Amino acid sequence: MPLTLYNSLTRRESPFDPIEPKKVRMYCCGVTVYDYCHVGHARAYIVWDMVRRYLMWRGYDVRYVQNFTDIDDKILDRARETNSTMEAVAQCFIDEYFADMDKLNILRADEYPRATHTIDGIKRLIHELENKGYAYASSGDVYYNVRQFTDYGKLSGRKLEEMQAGASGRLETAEIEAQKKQDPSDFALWKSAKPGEPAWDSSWGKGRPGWHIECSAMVRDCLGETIDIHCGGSDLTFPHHENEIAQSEAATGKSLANYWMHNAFVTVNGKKMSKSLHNFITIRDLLKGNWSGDLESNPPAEGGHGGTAPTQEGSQNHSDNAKAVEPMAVRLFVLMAQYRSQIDFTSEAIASAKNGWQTLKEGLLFGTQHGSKLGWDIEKIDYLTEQDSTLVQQFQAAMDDDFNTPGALTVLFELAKELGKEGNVLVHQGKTETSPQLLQQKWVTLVNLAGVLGLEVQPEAETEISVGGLTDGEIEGLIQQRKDARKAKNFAEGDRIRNELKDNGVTLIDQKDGITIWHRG
Ligand SMILES: Nc1ncnc2c1ncn2[C@@H]1O[C@H](COP(=O)(O)OP(=O)(O)OP(=O)(O)O)[C@@H](O)[C@H]1O
Ligand SMILES: [Zn+2]
Repeated sequence: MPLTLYNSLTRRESPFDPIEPKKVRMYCCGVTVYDYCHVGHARAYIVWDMVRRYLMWRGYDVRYVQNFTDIDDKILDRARETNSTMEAVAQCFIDEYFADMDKLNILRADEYPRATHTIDGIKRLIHELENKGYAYASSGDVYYNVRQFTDYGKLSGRKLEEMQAGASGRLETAEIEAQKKQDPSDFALWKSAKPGEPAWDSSWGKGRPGWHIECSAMVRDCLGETIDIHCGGSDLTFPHHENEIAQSEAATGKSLANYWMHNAFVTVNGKKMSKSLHNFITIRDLLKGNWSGDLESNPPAEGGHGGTAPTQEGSQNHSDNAKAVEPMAVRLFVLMAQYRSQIDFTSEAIASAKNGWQTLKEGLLFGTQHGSKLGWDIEKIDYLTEQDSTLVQQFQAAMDDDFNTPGALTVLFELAKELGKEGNVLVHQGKTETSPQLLQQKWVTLVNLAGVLGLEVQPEAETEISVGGLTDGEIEGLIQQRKDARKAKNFAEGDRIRNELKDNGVTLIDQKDGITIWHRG
């Protein structure tokens, strides 16, 4: 069965057919670096990392490029507020981006072009557009003439007549700019220098590039004129991606990308999690437990909004270990939904992801915890061949269906639960119900398929926290206390302990022989 994916351009699912066999050229719009990343950003980059990893697992040689927008009014504002420079603010938040995304096990891109490093390519492209009649200079600015590009609106489905004045970009609301445009829908390719702002020489005078042109230039410089997949959040469809298409396709006469893919939002009470709405939580605050489930009525402290100085280390609030979330639980929170479905950020959704990760983690650790007792030689396992092919096919069928990660996770949970149960039986009864050989095959399958989704057990030191569930020893201790309480006919205490374990995602099974076995989930 071929891999099929939803193409925003055609508005339907179609088989994936790359330009060059077994090669994929993929471009993802990156962050504007003026603040810490929030959970919405985490979703976007976890989703594209999952797509990239899956394509690699399917045998494609993927070249993945993601930019940093390092010149923008928001960065300049932040530099002014903090008495810093645009370069320093951008570099600071590029470093912080990597710190957060590395924790979430997001593979580094093959290339990270930056707007300020692409000025020559940007100017070249604008000149081409000018020569071809798609761009015009106006008092030091250069604008794209959208009426010249007959396909304008093909991605977003918007008709030019319906577009509002000023809808051409996030920065062009100033009336003075509107007066320089021939049509309200035209958008800036180049903006004349403002006093005190960074500027580059050009034939139109000193100035800086608009936002949309940077991606067109970077795609071309790094990947070529037509690429396989162009992706980003759904808010980028219009105007950003529509404008990228207009710029690139007018210049080259070729399609910019064959497949356009967009991730849905993380929302809070149905609204996009975003800095401007102050309903966000930074990735680092989530990991540290410095967050409230009710962001609408109880927004994070000022520090949680990304800090007032570029050097500030996230929120100043105290961390709450019980609320701390392991990075892999954040990944699971994202992957438990298909990438085109909205995810509402709630304490319940996070709790469910934490529980889910405990179950998966226990399954993933089965081999190292119990393998030698079962006579496995972990060093000699052939991870490629010793898999359960039926389950691998089930996983692949789900993923081939437009990256249906919830479907793929069902396979992982089935395996992890079984391994978790068998691990308990082994601890309590000294042997397992399933043969060690079959268990090895199941474990290898789980480790491999979880790895395709980037779900890996990380060393404790890298996870910020030592909680996220009770350890096996703590669980055994509580079970013993419950046993003692019940022996002393203190059944209320026995029930309390059972409930405490349940709240921590641990289920007890009292067997007829008086032995209590347990499993997570
Ligand atoms: N709440 C969200 N859910 C999913 N993706 C998001 C969310 N917020 C931002 N993104 C995506 O993250 C990527 C980088 O976003 P960008 O740096 O432009 O931030 P932004 O959308 O302006 O965020 P904010 O509105 O919080 O400032 C884009 O692809 C964007 O669509
Ligand atoms: Zn872009």
